[in-house]
Amino acid sequence: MTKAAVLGTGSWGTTFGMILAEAGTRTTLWGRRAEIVHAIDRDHENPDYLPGLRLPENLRATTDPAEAMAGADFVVLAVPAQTLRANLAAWKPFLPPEAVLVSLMKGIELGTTKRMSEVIVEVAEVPPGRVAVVSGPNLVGELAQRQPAAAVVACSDTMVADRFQEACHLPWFRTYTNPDVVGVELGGAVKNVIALAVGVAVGMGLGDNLRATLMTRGLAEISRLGAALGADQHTFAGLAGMGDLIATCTSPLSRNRTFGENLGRGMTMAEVVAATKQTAEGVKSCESVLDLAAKHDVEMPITEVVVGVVHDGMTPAEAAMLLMSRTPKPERYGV
Ligand SMILES: NC(=O)C1=CN([C@@H]2O[C@H](COP(=O)(O)OP(=O)(O)OC[C@H]3O[C@@H](n4cnc5c(N)ncnc54)[C@H](O)[C@@H]3O)[C@@H](O)[C@H]2O)C=CC1
Ligand SMILES: O=C(CO)COP(=O)(O)O
Repeated sequence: MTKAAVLGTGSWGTTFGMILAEAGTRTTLWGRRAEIVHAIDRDHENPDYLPGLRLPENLRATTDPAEAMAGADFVVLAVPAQTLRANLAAWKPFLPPEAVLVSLMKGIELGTTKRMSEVIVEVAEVPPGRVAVVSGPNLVGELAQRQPAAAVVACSDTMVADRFQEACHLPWFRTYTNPDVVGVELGGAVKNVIALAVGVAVGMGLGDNLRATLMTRGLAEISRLGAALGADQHTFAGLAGMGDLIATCTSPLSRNRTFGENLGRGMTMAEVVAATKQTAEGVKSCESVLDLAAKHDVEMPITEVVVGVVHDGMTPAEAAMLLMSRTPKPERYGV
């Protein structure tokens, strides 16, 4: 029987653990907080992150990373992106020698501007073909109710992608494989930044034309960065590109969009941070995305104003004015 460890008992780690367990994969979650781990293991619930959700009885949980990973074919990583490096360094001694590492995370590392799979290859010292990425329009609030959804399993080794696809495939959770790891990861990380921008616009009371414009021009930014990094442009028209962008930018369930909406309504950054209980990856990753773009000489004007509003005291009105007063140019440039 295939065995998986999921490291992280937040909303996505727990829900993905449920998906794996229901798909017939023997799954153990690792969490750092004993009370959550006990609630999952003993009472089959995670009241902090997923109140009301009944978890499968065969989904186990432990605070011991060695126990979680013992004999695992797949080690699934579901902690906040900026904590991955330190966590993985601590977990490295317990990684089974042949295990495939799977990233669920949607962020770019601050300082290094590395994608999550690059951090995994570097810290775990495994070849890229043993690292897979799962991404797509996967709002946990819906998946936890087992509402139908789809995602992409990306890995440069197509046989590894096929194996993981089988390990997490369910009648209500459909996965597609894709060898384009770069494109799939960029789609997931940058759409969070665009969702912040859309949220700000919604919070300001601006309308659907602007929302559609930000999403479309946001996709142009993702595509330009992807072209510079060697991604396959088709990926951005797929689930991990346009699909996730639509879900995150249009759903009130999105934490990134909600974060932006609160800023657009006039709340201060400190107030919004205090009101946000879960990880909104775009808040940190907007800076690393912009740094990555600068390294590759790629223009990302929406990302630039998101960094301005979130980190540099720019007002939402100034951000809107800056974007609308840019020099007129052809719709397609720089790709
Ligand atoms: N929730 C969602 O709808 C989706 C989330 N994702 C991605 O999955 C990743 C994880 O997000 P969520 O589970 O949603 O976040 P979350 O905020 O619900 O949970 C984060 C988990 O990480 C733990 N954690 C926080 N700091 C830590 C540290 N320093 N060391 C170890 N553990 C730590 C928390 O205790 C919690 O268990 C993010 O990159 C996110 O973008 C991807 C798809 C869907
Ligand atoms: O990645 C997600 C949906 O695919 C979740 O988006 P938020 O992190 O904005 O909630």
